[in-house]
Amino acid sequence: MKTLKVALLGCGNVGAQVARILLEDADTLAARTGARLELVGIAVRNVDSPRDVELPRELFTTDASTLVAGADLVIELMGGIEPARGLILEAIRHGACVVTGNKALLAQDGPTLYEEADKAGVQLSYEAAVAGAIPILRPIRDSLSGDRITRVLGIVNGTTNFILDQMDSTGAQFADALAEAQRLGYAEADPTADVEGHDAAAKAAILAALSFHTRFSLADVHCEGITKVSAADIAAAKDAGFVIKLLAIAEKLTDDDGAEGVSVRVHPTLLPREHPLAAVRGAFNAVFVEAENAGELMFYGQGAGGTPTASAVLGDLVSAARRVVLGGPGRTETTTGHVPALPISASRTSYHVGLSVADQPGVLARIAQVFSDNGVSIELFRQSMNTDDVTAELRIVTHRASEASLAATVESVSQLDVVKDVTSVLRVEGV
Ligand SMILES: NC(=O)c1ccc[n+]([C@@H]2O[C@H](COP(=O)([O-])OP(=O)(O)OC[C@H]3O[C@@H](n4cnc5c(N)ncnc54)[C@H](O)[C@@H]3O)[C@@H](O)[C@H]2O)c1
Ligand SMILES: N[C@@H](CCO)C(=O)O
Ligand code: NA
Repeated sequence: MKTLKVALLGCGNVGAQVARILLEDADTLAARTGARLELVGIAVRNVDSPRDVELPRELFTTDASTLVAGADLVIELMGGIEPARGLILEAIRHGACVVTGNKALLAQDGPTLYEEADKAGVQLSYEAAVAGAIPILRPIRDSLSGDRITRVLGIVNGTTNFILDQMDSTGAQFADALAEAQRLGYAEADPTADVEGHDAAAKAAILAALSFHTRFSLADVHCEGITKVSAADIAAAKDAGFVIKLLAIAEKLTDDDGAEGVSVRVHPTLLPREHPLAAVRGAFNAVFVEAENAGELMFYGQGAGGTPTASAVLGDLVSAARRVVLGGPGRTETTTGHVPALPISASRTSYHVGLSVADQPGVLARIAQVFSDNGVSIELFRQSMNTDDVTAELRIVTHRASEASLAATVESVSQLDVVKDVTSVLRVEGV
């Protein structure tokens, strides 16, 4: 049986588990692959650092470049842009297939890597980069390649889903839910990448590119995090039958002239509590895909964690190794879609608008008139009296409207003398 040399770059949460599985399951992996996958070395910064998994000391090296040069298959799990990017390019250029989980690198400079992999005829796989263990990229790229995807809605960041779920189930404020997420080890000491939506935005760019056969990068993604979501927003949403989730959305839109474009965005979103994504609790991830022929599909599971994420890495490794054993061209994405990324002003969603208003005759009519003047149709309307007996809280859910019309509506409504405050403006999906 043929032996393929595997180089592992990085031995942190995910890398250590990948090394363990490669050693423990060597016979099974050989049977599935048709070649022995020999772990020839693990590149780390410090050979003597303590690790989660006990691994033979002779495997460790600080010379990543030499390790890459002698490998048939390279697994990059260092994270960050450099040296990961340079090492992946070195690997590709000498003909090795590469597996990575590095969404930050792919969202920033994926096109360079994909082009180099194409030129070299090697496979570059990255199932771990989006929603960890959940098989979602290969289903989109392979299983759905005979269909046309119209929309993808993903809960692709476990930390923010945990925080929003805590707020929803306990009434906690954002800061307290974040502290709990940090205490339990979901959120990092510096939670910026998660709570500001940057991690989800990188994953949105990758999902959009595969779904719409066009290269998108982070710059194409409109991104809003969850730091401004208040306990009051959650309570109002709950009251109206919604849950707030941070969604990564990629959808194809056609304008009035028939021109197609893709809206790629990440923002807190209201979902009806009966929507399948509303049932995704805690730190779990899920991706909801709508395709012309398949209809609605949902992929659910663990979006992070060393061992679950290692499962996705090993799946990619076996796939790449089979290709090396059997021959044939690298399995890459097609990029023949050529649909432009649309600005957020072109997106169309439903909105939830919260208003504090004076409780007097004619108020509802004047507010409804402003919505109507801007071409924004109202789907749902609720009013509750405040204890002061002179103001009321209005919650309005609109039909789909353009971001621009909604912004104009909110601006005009806020100018009405009877409107004390616009308490919230949140996007709604799934209605
Ligand atoms: N942890 C997860 O749950 C998860 C899920 C999906 C994807 N990912 C992605 O997988 C990758 C790895 O994540 P992780 O959680 O294992 O990270 P980690 O920080 O735990 O591990 C990174 C490892 O790479 C090593 N490293 C970093 N720079 C290096 C360098 N210059 N030379 C040699 N070694 C270097 C570090 O010493 C460490 O051992 C990242 O790209 C991450 O985004 C992680
Ligand atoms: N920080 C990410 C981990 C995997 O990308 C999350 O919370 O889901
Ligand atoms: Na995945």
